[in-house]
Amino acid sequence: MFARTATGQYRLLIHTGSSVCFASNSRLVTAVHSRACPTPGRHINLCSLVGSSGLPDNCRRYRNTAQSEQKLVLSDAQRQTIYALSTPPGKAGIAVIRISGPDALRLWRSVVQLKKTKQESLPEPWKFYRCRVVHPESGEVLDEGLAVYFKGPRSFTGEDVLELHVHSGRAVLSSILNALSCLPYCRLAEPGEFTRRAFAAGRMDLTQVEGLKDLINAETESQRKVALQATAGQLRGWLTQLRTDIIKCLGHVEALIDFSEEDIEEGILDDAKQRARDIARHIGEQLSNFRRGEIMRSGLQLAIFGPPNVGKSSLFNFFAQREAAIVTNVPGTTRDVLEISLDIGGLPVVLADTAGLRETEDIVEKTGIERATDRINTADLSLFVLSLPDLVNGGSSQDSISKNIDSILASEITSDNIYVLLNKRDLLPTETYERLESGLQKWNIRGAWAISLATGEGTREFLEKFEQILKERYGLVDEPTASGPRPLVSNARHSVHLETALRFINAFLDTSDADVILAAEELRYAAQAVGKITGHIDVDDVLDVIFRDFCIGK
Ligand SMILES: Nc1nc2c(ncn2[C@@H]2O[C@H](COP(=O)(O)OP(=O)(O)OP(=O)(O)O)[C@@H](O)[C@H]2O)c(=O)[nH]1
Ligand SMILES: [K+]
Ligand SMILES: [Mg+2]
Repeated sequence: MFARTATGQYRLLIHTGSSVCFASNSRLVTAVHSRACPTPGRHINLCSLVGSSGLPDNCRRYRNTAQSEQKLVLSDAQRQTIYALSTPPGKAGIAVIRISGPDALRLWRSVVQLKKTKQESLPEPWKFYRCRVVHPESGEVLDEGLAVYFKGPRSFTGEDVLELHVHSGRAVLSSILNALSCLPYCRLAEPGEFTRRAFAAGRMDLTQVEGLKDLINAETESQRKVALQATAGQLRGWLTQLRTDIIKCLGHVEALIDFSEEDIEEGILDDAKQRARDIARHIGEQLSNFRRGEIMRSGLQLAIFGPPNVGKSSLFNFFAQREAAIVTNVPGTTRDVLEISLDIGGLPVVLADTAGLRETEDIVEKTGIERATDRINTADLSLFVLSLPDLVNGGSSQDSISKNIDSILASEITSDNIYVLLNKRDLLPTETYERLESGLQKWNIRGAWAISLATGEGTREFLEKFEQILKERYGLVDEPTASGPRPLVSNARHSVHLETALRFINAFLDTSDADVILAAEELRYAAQAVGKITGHIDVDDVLDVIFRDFCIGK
């Protein structure tokens, strides 16, 4: 049967007696194309195409491919004992040199001289020993410190691991690393090689490896939280369960293929479809939280916008705590989009200052306004800055103020993602401000903080409230929030595969009950897509990319 999969590719499903094979052999597919012009979903006789030579070489057996997991095969170099400095080089109290591999204990005997215990006895694992670190050839004492032995497989890499805790100084470290390089059975580790071994030993899956990399690179609280969650295996747990559920569902469908219909209980396909609907719902929930997770991990896009001269660049400088943008009393000062990275309440934020929005014939300003509009449209959140004196606009009666605010706000404040900031409060007479303040309650607008960037009035309250809002919206507070629990998926690589899995599950739900073979195929692809996230499937092509950015010693 010639079938079309959810990704739009054509596949050839070959039904031979009770088992089913699957082929994507291009020669065969081309042959089918040119000879038979098959209709997708219709069975065709392959005997004439395959001939006596049987099925093509790369025509895989169809059953159970989803369950088979890819094992990494390590080369000799990958099995060798490795060592590296695991702390940053430089002057400090302590440096840790990590050693991992089959010859770790042999290395211990060559360079670790215990102070109290007899040299010949092997170290007890997971116990610190006071020791001298000596040169393996000359026996010269290079430093004094502590040594610990982690016995594989209960170690970071799953292999025997040693750690030498020595004094962190340039000469000490280079003498010890040089001494280790004299040993023929070990070599300096590549960047990320310890973690790569942990992955190869099954101590971590890919989501934990990525989490660990994020944890090392985390600069804000939110980045630390999502990274730690991944490192601790929460995502791994969820994905493992998801894949098991898909494979269970597949098992039911395969039972339908293997046994004739009268041997099978009724309703088995309906049951599988019900399970698949639940799976699809779970994936959908995580995907809808993805942007929130991505913000916690990679940063929130926050844009400042508003009419000219209201103090947008002054606000930008207030956040930056330096004169990052030009501020003048000339309307239309800012043209380009300016950006700075901030940490607001633990959340990484990319803040953008934009050109004031107004009708203009000036070509430069016009371009600036186009850029501003693009930025505002793509921002996750924006701060709409207005000038209080402009709102009051000469009139001080409650009516005229209301009318002004209504007309300005009505067109802009349609989205949940806009917060209003009213600036230049210092320019209003106190009684006008008080009248305005009571009126502000009735416009149901988010924010509406009245501040003065010139005098600093109200800025502290604004910052505190805004920080709190960000923390609640993006799950930085520990109790569950209105926006739901902390997102599990925060990495684009993961969301892409989850979307693929969801597409295949939906395709499975859409297949007609008569097409069991095709239905099973969709589920198999869904399981494979999930396996790609954890690294059970198609490991090689992503590994290099993921490990490339690790430092040496990790
Ligand atoms: N009195 C007073 N003046 C302010 C306040 N905030 C900003 N200004 C002044 O308002 C003028 C405009 O400020 P900017 O920060 O350049 O305003 P902007 O919105 O970036 O202006 P454009 O980039 O031209 O759209 C400057 O002269 C500021 O010093 C305030 O709170 N009170
Ligand atoms: K200005
Ligand atoms: Mg400006």
